[in-house]
Amino acid sequence: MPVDCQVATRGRCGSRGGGQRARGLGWAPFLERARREEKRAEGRRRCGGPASPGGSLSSGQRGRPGTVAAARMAACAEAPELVYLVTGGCGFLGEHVVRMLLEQEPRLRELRVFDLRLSPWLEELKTGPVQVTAIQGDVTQAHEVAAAVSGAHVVIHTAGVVDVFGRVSPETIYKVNVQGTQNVIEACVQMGTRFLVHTSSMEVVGPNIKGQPFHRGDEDTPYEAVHKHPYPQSKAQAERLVLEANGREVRGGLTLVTCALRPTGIYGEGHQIMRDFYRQGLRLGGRLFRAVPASVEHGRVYVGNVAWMHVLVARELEQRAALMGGQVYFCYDQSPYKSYEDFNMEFLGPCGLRLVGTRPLLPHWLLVLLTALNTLLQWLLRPLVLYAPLLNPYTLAMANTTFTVSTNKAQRHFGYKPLFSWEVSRARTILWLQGKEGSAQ
Ligand SMILES: NC(=O)C1=CN([C@@H]2O[C@H](COP(=O)(O)OP(=O)(O)OC[C@H]3O[C@@H](n4cnc5c(N)ncnc54)[C@H](O)[C@@H]3O)[C@@H](O)[C@H]2O)C=CC1
Ligand SMILES: C[C@@H](CO)CCC[C@@H](C)[C@H]1CC[C@H]2[C@@H]3[C@H](O)CC4=CC(=O)CC[C@]4(C)[C@H]3CC[C@]12C
Repeated sequence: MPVDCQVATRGRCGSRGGGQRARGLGWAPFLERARREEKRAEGRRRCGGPASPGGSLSSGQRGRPGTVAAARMAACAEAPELVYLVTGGCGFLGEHVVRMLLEQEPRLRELRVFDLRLSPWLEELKTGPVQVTAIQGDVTQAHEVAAAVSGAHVVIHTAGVVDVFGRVSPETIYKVNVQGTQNVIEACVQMGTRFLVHTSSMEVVGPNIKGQPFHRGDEDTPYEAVHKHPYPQSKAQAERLVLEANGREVRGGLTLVTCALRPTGIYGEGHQIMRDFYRQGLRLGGRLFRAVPASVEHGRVYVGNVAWMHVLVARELEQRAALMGGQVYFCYDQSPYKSYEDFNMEFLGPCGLRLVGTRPLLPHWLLVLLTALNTLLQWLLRPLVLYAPLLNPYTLAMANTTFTVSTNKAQRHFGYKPLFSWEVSRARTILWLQGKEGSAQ
């Protein structure tokens, strides 16, 4: 069980993991094949080639997928004109959105990356054809947000505090996630920016405090969404603000078009919690111990596909404003439905770790007791040190409650298909964990 202390640092860039190689089971040829497949896909994804395997229906060519490549070529030939702003652009998801935009949005002239902490990898992006502007700023400061939004055509708002471990105070979570989102909305209105894509979360729906399962649900599945924890509460409030803002008049007299994307648990290159589990497994001699039943399914989605959905939504929002404005979309792909721990083993296994036990090794009541102990310790130690273990009453409840999504709303509304297959998503994540990926993520 992960009951050790999780250090509250980010360390996203340049990690080289534990460097263990894939053991047995013929993983090397598989990874090599996946790497080749990915290289080919990379080539196709570049401007002028059809986005494989999903592809999007580019503006003006909707409903005629056969002409997508030609449309991309045409878009590339035109002078790029659009200014995008990505808040939280240096975060785990934000970095993927930024890189995906540079790869996949041929109409991009300037990309503004706004974050509390700017990452060094931004420098290397500044040498490309698109103007990349790094803006160090705080979403809780309305004037900083307004300055960054001024002149932008589209805002992708991913910035937020992601904390279910008690590292950050509820006040700060509220200030950043709710007040920060309100500032982004007001800045769009004041500055005449019409298109706002907001990163919400599955957590605005559930799991709820009753621990009721959400099994293969979609955006219309009835579910009692009741939260007590500051993170889901703040995300739910922020999402509501964004959806209510749809249709507001912006400066210049046109209307604001907003929508919200709800990723399930995101994984992929840069996923800090996955790396924490990996390091913990290494410390425990290559083993992790099962704590939740294998039958509890948890929705997961690859970060590259979540980023791709953001890019597609942003691209399609203008042409399909009537359909997409004010809508929510779960983020999904072909990642398998599994328990949180079994899913992690898809990556940690090839890195040499083993999950011990086919059933939870400790009885549930003992785990509940441990979470209570962790909560007490966190409180007692707070004046001295930040004790923020992965296991607390909330995370145990999350891990123990089925929450899976099955929907095609994003495909129906804006032609989304996952850009990365499950095999490629898995291979990329494994390579990153093993420290073999060249990227700084
Ligand atoms: N990680 C996950 O599994 C999921 C994340 N999400 C949402 O996706 C978004 C991104 O999450 P991650 O990339 O995982 O988190 P992250 O912590 O890696 O990225 C968030 C970014 O926002 C920035 N930020 C925080 N406070 C800020 C402020 N006051 N002003 C400006 N920037 C600020 C951080 O510096 C960071 O770069 C969040 O809105 C989160 O709620 C939704 C579903 C699942
Ligand atoms: C009981 C432990 C035994 O190994 C496992 C504990 C796992 C937890 C740390 C995770 C289980 C579910 C995760 C959350 C879920 O994926 C949904 C999320 C959505 C978000 O918007 C942010 C991240 C998270 C809250 C995610 C955080 C980690 C878990 C609680």
